[in-house]
Amino acid sequence: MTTKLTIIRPDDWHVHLRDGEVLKDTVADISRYFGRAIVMPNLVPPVVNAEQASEYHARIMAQSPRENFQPLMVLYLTDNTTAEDIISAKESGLVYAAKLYPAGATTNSSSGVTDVANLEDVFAAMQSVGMPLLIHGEVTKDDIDIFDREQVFIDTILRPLVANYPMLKVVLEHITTKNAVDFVKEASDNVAATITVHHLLYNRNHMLVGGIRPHYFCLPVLKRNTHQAALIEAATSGSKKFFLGTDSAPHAQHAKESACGCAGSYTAHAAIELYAEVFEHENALDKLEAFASINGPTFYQLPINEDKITLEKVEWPVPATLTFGNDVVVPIRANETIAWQVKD
Ligand SMILES: NC(=O)N[C@@H](CC(=O)O)C(=O)O
Ligand SMILES: [Zn+2]
Ligand SMILES: [Zn+2]
Repeated sequence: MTTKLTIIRPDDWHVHLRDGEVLKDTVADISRYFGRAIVMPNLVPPVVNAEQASEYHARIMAQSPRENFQPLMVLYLTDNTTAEDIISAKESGLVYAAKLYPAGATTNSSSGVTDVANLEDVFAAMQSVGMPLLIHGEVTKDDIDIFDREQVFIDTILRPLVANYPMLKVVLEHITTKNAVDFVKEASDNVAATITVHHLLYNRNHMLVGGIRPHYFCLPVLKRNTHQAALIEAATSGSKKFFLGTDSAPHAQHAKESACGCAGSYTAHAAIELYAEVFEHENALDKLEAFASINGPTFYQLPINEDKITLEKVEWPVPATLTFGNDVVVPIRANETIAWQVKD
């Protein structure tokens, strides 16, 4: 039995650090062992240009306990984003991608894009400067069932988009269905996907059987176990098209445990340790390094980290809550244990 695992330092290709007084807590967790993190721009108001990205970058670095932690900034696309916004973001050297939130699809997406047809110049500019397009892939129409929204997005929006911009690098974020796995596998090498650890560990029964568990509620929502199995197969397959993106998305305990609870699960306190559990369960610990540390930078055409981290099979307890600014957040595995731990 493997009890110790050394891998190249991993990166998180999708995380929400939020802003203000909670930054010290989210940045401490994400920088504990991750080298870099793609930082989602869905603040209120969102990060829509290079100047705002640079200011947000400075606020994050001011809280980073590790000087060599590198936040990779992302622009939030709106109906008003221009090709010039993309070009100056690229020139800033701090912005590594732009994010498409269909308006209304998820937390803080009200300024998102109402119709991708409005962004033809923007996608063309991204394609020509080599800036990846990151996508929250769900349609928002009232008559589309929430469990079908990813699949309908792929068929109606994503397939034509990828066909129209064949050289555009596209990351379908936090995929949740076998349909998404199959789409990404069959697409060109310019199309990849991130997979969260909660979508690998859980399916909708975990959220709904025996009582509703709001800390498992995130978007896209957990699907049935056959989809979970397809995600596990993809993540542990060694395919370079799939890589680690936690989508760690904290909301204060009171905002989750509510009659109308927010979407988002917090995993930044223990992400690589939780992924290690999944890979060990699949007998695929030898594939964890590619998923966590190699496939992401390769897709983004960035260097692979030079140093390493070591995980040990040491069980540790997760507290009931963690400090979240002046509030608390309930992390995934609260009051339970985790089997692996990163050694300092
Ligand atoms: N995943 C979520 O359920 N929530 C994210 C937004 C997102 O990534 O869609 C958040 O910002 O809270
Ligand atoms: Zn999302
Ligand atoms: Zn997210």
